[in-house]
Amino acid sequence: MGIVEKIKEIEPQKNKATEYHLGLLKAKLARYRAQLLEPASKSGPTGTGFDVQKSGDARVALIGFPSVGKSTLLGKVTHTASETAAYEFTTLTAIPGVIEYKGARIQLLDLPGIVEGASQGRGRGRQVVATAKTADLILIMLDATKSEEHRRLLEFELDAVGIRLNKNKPDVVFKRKTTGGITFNATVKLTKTDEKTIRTILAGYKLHNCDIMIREDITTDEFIDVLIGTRKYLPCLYVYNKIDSISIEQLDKVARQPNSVVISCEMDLNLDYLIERMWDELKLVKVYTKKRGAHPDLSDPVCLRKGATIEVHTFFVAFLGSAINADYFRTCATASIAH
Ligand SMILES: Nc1nc2c(ncn2[C@@H]2O[C@H](COP(=O)(O)OP(=O)(O)OP(=O)(O)O)[C@@H](O)[C@H]2O)c(=O)[nH]1
Ligand SMILES: [K+]
Ligand SMILES: [Mg+2]
Repeated sequence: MGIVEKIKEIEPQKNKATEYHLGLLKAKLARYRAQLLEPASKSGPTGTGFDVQKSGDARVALIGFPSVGKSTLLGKVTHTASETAAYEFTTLTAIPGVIEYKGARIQLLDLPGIVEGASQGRGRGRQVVATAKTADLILIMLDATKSEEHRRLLEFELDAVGIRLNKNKPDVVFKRKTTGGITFNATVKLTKTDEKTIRTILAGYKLHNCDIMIREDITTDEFIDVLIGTRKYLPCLYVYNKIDSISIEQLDKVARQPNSVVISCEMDLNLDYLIERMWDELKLVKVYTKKRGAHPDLSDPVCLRKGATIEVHTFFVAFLGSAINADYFRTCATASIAH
């Protein structure tokens, strides 16, 4: 039986299951989905993304249904042109452009439109969602004149490839060991899952020796995420385009949703604000470098993600106010930022 069939067999069982049994089914499902996304050993669609070199200080991926205006946006905010047209699937590959803002170079990736089932390997969808995983920020682009359902469908497709939007990594310490059995600890009361469920899931994954310390009231799904370990926790903005074609009442409604930005590419509405919000979400900070005895070079800042740790070699310990070369600093910083 193929993996897709196995998943189809489990899905209906989920409705009838008890909370405990449900946890086990979910663990099984997560395992099958993970297998589905592994690159196929034979021919067939692979789980890898488009081969576009990362460049600049951060990467932003445009994800959306066909014809929502992704390529139009790229053309408006970067110097790169990507073909736009009124028909669906105009864009067939990844097209990178660069947004220059406050001294940062942000790579914006225009991608083909995706449809429902993208994560299951339909069309180019799988390649698109795999590319989304390589981004530092996701823009879910929506057509403001179309159904609200699209937002949930896109979230579902990204979730299926292990992308968690606007969520923090669960506060769980999980350490594999070779002997010693399972040590289970929770520092908070667990109301959405329990030790028995977790132990059974561990057995399902043949994990008989590990340390677990749970420091947050997590769900069973979040625990599975920790076990699988390859989840990506990414910020996301929901960009509603074509607001030139909706009523003020509709506009008011979409603009009030969390993490939403409303724009019109055609009428150049709110595009500067969108870039400002992208900058905020990316948490970029500028670092100015200076040479001994000279004023800092304000024209050439190094951009870093907030929270990035910089390994400053002992050689550079006194770098504040001492001689430092911007390019060297950039190399050190880039090498030590964990994505
Ligand atoms: N009314 C209106 N139309 C727009 C706006 N932005 C883009 N369009 C139109 O929407 C259509 C699709 O635009 P594209 O940029 O090709 O859309 P896309 O999302 O890249 O589409 P695919 O590459 O096929 O996935 C074109 O006819 C655009 O002119 C807008 O702000 N308002
Ligand atoms: K199009
Ligand atoms: Mg396009």
